[in-house]
Amino acid sequence: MTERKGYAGNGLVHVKNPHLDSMDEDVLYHLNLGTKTHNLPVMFGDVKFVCVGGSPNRMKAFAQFMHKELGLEGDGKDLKDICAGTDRYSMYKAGPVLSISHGMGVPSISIMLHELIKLLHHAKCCDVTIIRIGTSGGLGIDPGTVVITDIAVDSFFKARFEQVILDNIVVRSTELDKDLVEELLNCSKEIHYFPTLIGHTMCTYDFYEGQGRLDGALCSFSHEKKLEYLKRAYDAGVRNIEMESTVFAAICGLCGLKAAVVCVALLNRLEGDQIKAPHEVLVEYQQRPQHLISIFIKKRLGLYNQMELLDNAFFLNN
Ligand SMILES: O=P(O)(O)O[C@@H]1C[C@H](O)[C@@H](CO)O1
Ligand SMILES: O=c1cc[nH]c(=O)[nH]1
Repeated sequence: MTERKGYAGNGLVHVKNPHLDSMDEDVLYHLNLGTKTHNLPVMFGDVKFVCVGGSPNRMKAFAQFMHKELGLEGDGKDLKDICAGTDRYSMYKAGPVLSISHGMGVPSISIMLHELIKLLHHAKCCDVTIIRIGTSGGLGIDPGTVVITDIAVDSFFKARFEQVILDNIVVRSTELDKDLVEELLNCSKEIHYFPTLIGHTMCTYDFYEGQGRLDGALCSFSHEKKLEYLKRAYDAGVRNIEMESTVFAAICGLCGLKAAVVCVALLNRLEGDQIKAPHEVLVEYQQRPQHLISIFIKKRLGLYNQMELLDNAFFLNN
């Protein structure tokens, strides 16, 4: 069975679950939020941009950075973790920007997305764009390159996500918003200190064997087999590998959210498996998608101008 996406056309986030209407309360357990305990429309009704990424610290840093970039009042350093009552995920809000961690891998981001999308629905959010800002292993590209995903593919290079529901496999489309991809590529032209390109992103269920690494605790294939597989992936258009893009594209697409995936490559997987760049270099790489998305958000809000070129130089030096 294949499921197709469909936008409601009214900009609202739509949940596709008839059971929700008959529940008198919805507890978003892993976010430590709920419809009876929190006034979700007041807390989140103005959200227009949701950025997600694996690491809680990265998502806190991004919220603080956006707080400063949007010129919001007060010290962004004081931003509170809205999900502080749970240690599953972290969530920060800077004006219309919500920044949330999702942990590693498909099951972790999937749980977060179910609860996040219900939150946006209960809060009556409208015209929300959601972007995953992550790290990845590059394929045939220099470390530090930022990849904007045009198609999220599985380990067989197919644009699909297979969800097991009861004892059925439901195949979901992993199509992403094409206009958003172009808009992001245009924004990247404002940044000159790292390359950005569009490519397919392969999503795997594991970091080691699943990504063809030779350095896990288990490995049953040769160096030659690994390279043959990765080169086939490259020839199929894959430019980076990570662990969340297919389910992210599938769930967001079904719920009417315009979604994008923007990940920096930490290494070139055709040259090795271990991530050996120094800590400071990896921290700076992780800021690259954040920088690109800050330009995108400011442009969307009409807050971006030529003076930003100076700010970009400042960002680079700090
Ligand atoms: O957003 P992050 O940097 O967590 O994305 C990738 C995919 C996995 O979650 C993790 C593996 O190191 O990094
Ligand atoms: O190689 C890599 C690096 C980061 N994240 C991944 O999933 N793979």
